[in-house]
Amino acid sequence: MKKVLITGANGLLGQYLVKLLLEKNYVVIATGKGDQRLSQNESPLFTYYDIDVIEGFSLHEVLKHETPDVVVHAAAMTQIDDCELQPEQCERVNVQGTAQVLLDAEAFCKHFIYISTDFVFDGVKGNYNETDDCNPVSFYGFTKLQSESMVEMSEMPWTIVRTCLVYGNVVGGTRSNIVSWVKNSLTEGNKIKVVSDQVRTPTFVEDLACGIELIINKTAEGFYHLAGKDILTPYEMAIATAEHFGLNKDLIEKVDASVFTQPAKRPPKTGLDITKARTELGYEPMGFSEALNKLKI
Ligand SMILES: NC(=O)C1=CN([C@@H]2O[C@H](COP(=O)(O)OP(=O)(O)OC[C@H]3O[C@@H](n4cnc5c(N)ncnc54)[C@H](OP(=O)(O)O)[C@@H]3O)[C@@H](O)[C@H]2O)C=CC1
Ligand SMILES: Cc1cn([C@H]2C[C@H](O)[C@@H](COP(=O)(O)OP(=O)(O)O[C@H]3O[C@@H](C)C(=O)[C@@H](O)[C@H]3O)O2)c(=O)[nH]c1=O
Repeated sequence: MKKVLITGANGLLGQYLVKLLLEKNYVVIATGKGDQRLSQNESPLFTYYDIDVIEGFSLHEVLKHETPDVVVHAAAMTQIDDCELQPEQCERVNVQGTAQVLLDAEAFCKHFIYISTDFVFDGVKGNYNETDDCNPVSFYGFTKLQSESMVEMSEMPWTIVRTCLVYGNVVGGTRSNIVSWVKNSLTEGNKIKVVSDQVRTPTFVEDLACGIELIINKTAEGFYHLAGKDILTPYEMAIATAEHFGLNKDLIEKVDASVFTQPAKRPPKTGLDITKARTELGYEPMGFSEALNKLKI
């Protein structure tokens, strides 16, 4: 089986990708910043290294020692508002970090997979496919696009995966997501304001991990959009989450951008067209309601 090194393995995607790859008998080299927070650490196929991607030397040494077949670069600064407010740190992690990981991957591995975002688009057209023009409206989106450009210029086999509003069970200290945030807020009886003028194709983290495994397995190169199949507003997601968990929908206030502001601008209407992934990879994600059934009650 292929040996896969993952950066950002302590994150939401990282944890589920590690789990899936181990279930499929890949050899997994998980890397993350600080101590590992994964629950699969007993497997003989699993190794963990504490690696900060902006400290190039340790990653270089690990890649040289492990020579994995594939590197999945998922580590990033992902809090969009923090990226806007701390642009230098965001640039260090999201751009310089990617440059470092890519450079080392070019020397020691055969296939580089970069995890990118719908936020490379401006959110005017919506339902974006892999060849649509990019025009980010946030600093985070700008750094992810800069990294995409570096990866595209690489002479090694590469894949750029764009995904959108990832959700799933919060495990091992991963960041909150739309479903966990709505569920926890309503469970605690807190009122929330949720926008109805943004459009997304929310992505169940287990579907995303499956799509990436297909790419690894088939050595599929180029751009792929891996997202959910339903086009929803955050307000619709919140209502569906409340109904699914039997929580009080009256705590959810429908708002728009004139009421709900965040430090970083969000693209209003994204959503990713997954036709290419369906056709070429056999990627078939769950619907939002179906995925809610797989979440912890
Ligand atoms: N979540 C989403 O909705 C979407 C995510 N993406 C992309 O998917 C990828 C995975 O994101 P996701 O798992 O959801 O987000 P998380 O924030 O859960 O995971 C990102 C991980 O990167 C780690 N990290 C941050 N800085 C460094 C660093 N300097 N060195 C090493 N690791 C670092 C974080 O560590 P720590 O946990 O210790 O902070 C975290 O574990 C990212 O590239 C993101 O841009 C794309 C579209 C949507
Ligand atoms: C906190 C909050 C969010 N929302 C909405 C806005 C947004 O569409 C959705 C999720 O909000 P967040 O601020 O958590 O997520 P946000 O930072 O917008 O999510 C992004 O994360 C990065 C990593 C990506 O790459 C993108 O694909 C995207 O999913 O919920 C509200 O309506 N009210 C609120 O109080």
